[in-house]
Amino acid sequence: MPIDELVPAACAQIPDFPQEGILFYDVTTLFANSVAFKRSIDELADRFEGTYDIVAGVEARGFLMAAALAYKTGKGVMTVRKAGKLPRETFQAEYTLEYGTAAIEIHKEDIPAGQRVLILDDILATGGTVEAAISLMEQAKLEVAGVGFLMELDGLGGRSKMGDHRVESLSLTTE
Ligand SMILES: O=P(O)(O)OC[C@H]1O[C@H](OP(=O)(O)OP(=O)(O)O)[C@H](O)[C@@H]1O
Ligand SMILES: Nc1ncnc2[nH]cnc12
Repeated sequence: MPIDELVPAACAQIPDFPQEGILFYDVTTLFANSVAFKRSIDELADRFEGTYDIVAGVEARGFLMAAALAYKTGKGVMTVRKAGKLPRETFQAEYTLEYGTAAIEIHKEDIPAGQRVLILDDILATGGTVEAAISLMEQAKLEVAGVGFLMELDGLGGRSKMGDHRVESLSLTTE
């Protein structure tokens, strides 16, 4: 099965979660599926081969993807965390989601300026989360090598918030 069909087929779809009107794509079923998980990580590794020095995962689901890809390609992982979790000085960016508002953070000065960062998250919806993650990388003077997703929800305008950055989504799904 092609990857753009495998990814949505491997995700459970839950109507009206976490609130009415949202069709929630649950990637935990994809992560638990050894074939779909491996094919997804291998595909992202192929698409971004040779373009980055470190992989950033956005809490929480992006962590699993970033760890797997970084391990496969011999890179380190940067954790982009929800606000209030990191113990040292941070850069912070706020954003709005399909279902609420939030803020994310990275530690200051952990990664040398100029490193090329590949940002991974499971879903591109409104784009607010990864737009904020990109702003964190800019605050830290890191270069965004690209952004990678398992799924892009079409019609929510997320891609327009990615600026000129390279965006790779393994599948495109209509909400
Ligand atoms: O493109 P956006 O509209 O910003 O939405 C996408 C984000 O929403 C989900 O995370 P969520 O904030 O639900 O957190 P979780 O991964 O910790 O469950 C998803 O994992 C993405 O990070
Ligand atoms: N519809 C959706 N399903 C899963 N995660 C999401 N994050 C934002 N929108 C989402």
